[in-house]
Amino acid sequence: METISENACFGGVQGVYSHRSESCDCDMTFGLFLPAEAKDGPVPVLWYLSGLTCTHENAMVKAAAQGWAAEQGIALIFPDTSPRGDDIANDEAFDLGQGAGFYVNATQNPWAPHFQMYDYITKELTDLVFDKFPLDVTRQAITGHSMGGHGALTIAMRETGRFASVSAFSPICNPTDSDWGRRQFTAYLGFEEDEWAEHDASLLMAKHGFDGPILIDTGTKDQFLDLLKPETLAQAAAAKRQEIIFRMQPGYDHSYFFVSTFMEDHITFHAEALYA
Ligand SMILES: N[C@@H](CCC(=O)N[C@@H](CS)C(=O)NCC(=O)O)C(=O)O
Repeated sequence: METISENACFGGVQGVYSHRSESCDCDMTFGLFLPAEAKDGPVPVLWYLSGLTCTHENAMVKAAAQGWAAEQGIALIFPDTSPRGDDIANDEAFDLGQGAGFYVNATQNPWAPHFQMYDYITKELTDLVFDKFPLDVTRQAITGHSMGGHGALTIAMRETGRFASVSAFSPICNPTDSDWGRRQFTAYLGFEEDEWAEHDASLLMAKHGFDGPILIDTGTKDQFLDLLKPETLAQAAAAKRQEIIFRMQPGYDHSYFFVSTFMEDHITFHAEALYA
């Protein structure tokens, strides 16, 4: 692992690190915020999964998360959204290929050799950060934005018992029935739609639900509402009688101005679960 940068931030440290990833077969970069409390021992962790076109950097500089995380003594992990490199498959569209890994393990060529983002996040990066930094493996929560909200919800529901809480900002809620999903799942996973269900938050909600609290915020002026389908997840959660706070925020769009506005609520929500 190589340290790219470390900057003092809200009494803690905002670092950027790169490492060779076996699952993605390329170098990967991630951001990690450690609060001051990490000097004295392991701290709880909030994973933040980013959306389409993002690197590790977007949320790190635009989500206004570090100050609230410092107040709660929580670390933040900002992974990248895909493998990257000139010799790695890509697509001209912004919503497929590099910057758009959709948090799945691709089985189809040309994506399969590198696009293994589910394993990268849930196994490889997990092992690395808990090995190298003072993080408490027993206290983890997860959040994300848009494609990253889809990643947070699906990973939380599949990795049973790992996360105390999950939240999402404008998540893609029903990708198997959306143009933000069907095209990408066909490319990464193939035409067998049964394989897609394990990566659809609404279908996972109907099947498993989540054993813990969920918080979801989406803006009423989100320009991608028809692709996100929050109503499908809301219906599935109601049918499951899932513990959930589901909010449509009047006037807000899809941008980081929206994400940063509600970041305090999300970090406070996760802190309650992590310190329960
Ligand atoms: N505006 C983008 C659409 C993609 C988009 O809005 N991406 C969101 C996540 S789905 C994002 O976080 N963009 C990066 C940023 O705002 O910093 C485009 O058309 O290329």
